[in-house]
Amino acid sequence: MLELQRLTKRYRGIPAIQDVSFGLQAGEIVGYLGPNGSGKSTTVKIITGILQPNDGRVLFEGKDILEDLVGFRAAFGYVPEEAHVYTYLTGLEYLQLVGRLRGMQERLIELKATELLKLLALESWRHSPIALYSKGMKQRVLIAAALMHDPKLLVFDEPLSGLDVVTARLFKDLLQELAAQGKAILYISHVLEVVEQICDRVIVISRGRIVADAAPGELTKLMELPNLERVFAQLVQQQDTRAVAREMVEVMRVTHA
Ligand SMILES: Nc1ncnc2c1ncn2[C@@H]1O[C@H](COP(=O)(O)OP(=O)(O)OP(=O)(O)O)[C@@H](O)[C@H]1O
Repeated sequence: MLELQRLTKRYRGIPAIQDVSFGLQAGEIVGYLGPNGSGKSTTVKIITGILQPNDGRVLFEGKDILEDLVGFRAAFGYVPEEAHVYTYLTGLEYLQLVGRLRGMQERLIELKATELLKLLALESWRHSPIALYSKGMKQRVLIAAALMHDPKLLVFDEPLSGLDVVTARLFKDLLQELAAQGKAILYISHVLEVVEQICDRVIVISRGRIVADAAPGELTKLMELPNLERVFAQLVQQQDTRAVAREMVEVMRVTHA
């Protein structure tokens, strides 16, 4: 459904991502992992059409997304990591705005917004300004907003941040249900246990390059490691966190310069 072909993006000559290629099929949940600064957001910004690559292209159902960005966005739902929502709007008004921007019929907007807010336990808050919502409640509004127009492709950026245990479980079940309905899902997260549980495939990016693309089970077997966390640490050669933590505490405890 979605095909990234040899994407390269440079900021002032410095590559943020290089030669990034992967595909996403209908019904698939694919985890996109990488340490801070590895190029995940850059990749997502290119997929959303906000940013243009220096090289390479993104195909949706065989067509370059830049040829028909409006058509592509109609089939695309995105839940961003940070909630840049209009906080003076109420939850219901925000969903109405999103629905109108998507060109949906008023009656359909009303029905879907009301039902989704109810299912996400926000019914009693629907007439309150989003400014009063907690982080998790804002996150739930964003999830509802991404589902309103029944997109074929969904990108979730760190979706569990701020969600309580029950909502996080609901969200995981929702992802599986969406995949079962044939949606293609790209799931960006640092929570490796969750990625291991729900993703069919995991793509690891390090310093702008893809270093792995396989099922979580295959990765752990191939690298003879017990879990995805160890695979990830090995692939991206992360620092010795214990040693750094010890040094930080030592610096903290210095009393004389
Ligand atoms: N607008 C920009 N101008 C210059 N450099 C940038 C810009 N945006 C990102 N970069 C650089 O590109 C690289 C990739 O950044 P990106 O934000 O894509 O990483 P990320 O994997 O999303 O990180 P994080 O997990 O911290 O969100 C980093 O080295 C970053 O400093």
